[in-house]
This record gives sequence, C-alpha cells and structure tokens, in this order.
Amino acid sequence: MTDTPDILQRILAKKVEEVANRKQRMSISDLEDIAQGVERPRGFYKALQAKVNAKKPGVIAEIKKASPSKGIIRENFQPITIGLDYAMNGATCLSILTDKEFFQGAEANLQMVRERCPLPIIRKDFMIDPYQIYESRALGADCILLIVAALGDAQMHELSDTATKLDMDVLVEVHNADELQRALTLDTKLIGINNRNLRSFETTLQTTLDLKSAIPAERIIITESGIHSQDDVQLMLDNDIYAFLVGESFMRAESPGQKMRELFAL
Ligand SMILES: O=C(O)c1ccccc1NCC(=O)[C@H](O)[C@H](O)COP(=O)(O)O
Repeated sequence: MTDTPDILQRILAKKVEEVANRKQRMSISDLEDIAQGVERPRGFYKALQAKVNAKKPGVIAEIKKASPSKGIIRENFQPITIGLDYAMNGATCLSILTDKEFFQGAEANLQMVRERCPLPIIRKDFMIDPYQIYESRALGADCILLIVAALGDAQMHELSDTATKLDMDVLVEVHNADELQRALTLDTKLIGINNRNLRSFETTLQTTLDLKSAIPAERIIITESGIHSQDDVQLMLDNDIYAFLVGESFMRAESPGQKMRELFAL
C-alpha cells in the first residue's frame, strides 16, 4: 500500500486559492446572469433513473486525461471525439473532469462537449463554494458532484441547495459508513459510492457491497471507480447496482465507447 499524503487536502487547498482568484475576475451575479442564458439542465438523474427502473446498466462515462493515482491515462485526448464515441455506443451520461492542476482537465472541455453531444453531464471537480455551483451551471453542467469527505455539513447543504435552486442534480459521493450517514441528510437521490481509498489509492468493489444495504431503496446507488472487467460489472448487477461511473478502463482503450459496449454488453 502506498503511503500517500492526503491528496484530498492538497486538492482542496488549491481550490480555495483558485476560487478566491476567480471571484476577483468575475462576480457571482455576473455568473448568475450567464447561467440564466444557458440551455436548461438535461436531466442527469432522470436519465439514470430510467435505466435503473428498467434494471439495465446506466453508465456515466468519464472523460479524464490524468489523475493523481494514475498520472497520464490518455495521451491522445480529444474530448469531443470521446464524448461522441460514448454517446454513439450507449452511455447514459458523461462525467467531465474540469480540474486542471491534478487531472489536466479544463472547463472548456465541458463546454465543447456539451455543444456537440446531447447527453447530460456532471462537472467532476471539487466543490467548496456556491460560486463554483453558479460557474458549473454557466458552463452548462447538468449535475454537480459533492464529496462528503471534502465538506462540512452546513457547507454541503448550502452547495446542494444552490444546485437545486439552479435545477441541477447533485451526486453526493461517499467512501465509508460515516460519510454515508451524512450524505443521507441531503435530499438528493444520487448516492455515489467511491471504491477508491483516497489515501492508499487502492480500489475495492467491496466498498460498494458493504455500504449498499444502508441506502434506502428510493435512492440510486452509483458505484464509482475500479470497474475494469465484465466480471466487475456482473458482480454489481448481481447485487442490484445498476448505475456505474467509469473512467480509466474506458480512457485507456483506443475507442472508449467500444470498450464501454464490451464491458456492459450494451
Ligand atoms: O482517481 C484519482 O486518483 C482521484 C484522486 C483524488 C480524488 C479523486 C480521484 N478520482 C476521481 C474519481 O472518482 C474517478 O475519476 C472516477 O470514480 C472514475 O474512476 P476510474 O474508473 O477508476 O477511473
């Protein structure tokens, strides 16, 4: 096991700086104006709900160039081509990394893909301030990610309420039972269980299996990270988990969409 310094704390420290700089460049009310001119949210939750109700896999296909645990994952990184490939091959939603420092993402990637691709999109970034929620809507995001481990209770509720006010969906992400209890105090129907330990970077699908029984039936469980094989997918389906967030195994394939089709038999 790698003894990694707490990557989340490093990312969050950088986000505090980043948000402060952005606030100097554009006011929240200007962002609000821009957000109002953007096409309405596409229904991220609804798209997943339709799959889950039909007991079919709903795949949130990730567009990610690099990560702290894996370094560069995909050299030939063409976000629009990847987004269209996912859409053509049956993805339900997209996840687009916008963090630059740690994931080599970009906000422009989300905007460009949204213009060309009809799928609902989650902005995958580290939300700590309502400013970023307005910014996400202004970029065209349909859903935002809230990582419980990164947030205090009041902060988490404030961010979720801001997203709801903007008609966006919220995916709340947990890694353990304590975080899950906190996540369940939110109204959101989307609960992501991240199988990656953010200290060791190890992934185990057992995390999803261990936590799922504490989640009420009306919520949608999304298993996140570490899905690499048809057996992994089958294990989740056998345990009534129908929503998946997958990045690396798709991104390492020449055609991420075909890889998705292969893993999920779409
Ligand atoms: O992936 C990392 O190294 C990482 C480090 C710190 C915070 C988050 C991190 N990953 C984000 C994700 O949750 C994944 O991109 C997502 O679940 C997909 O995982 P995978 O299919 O294993 O690429």
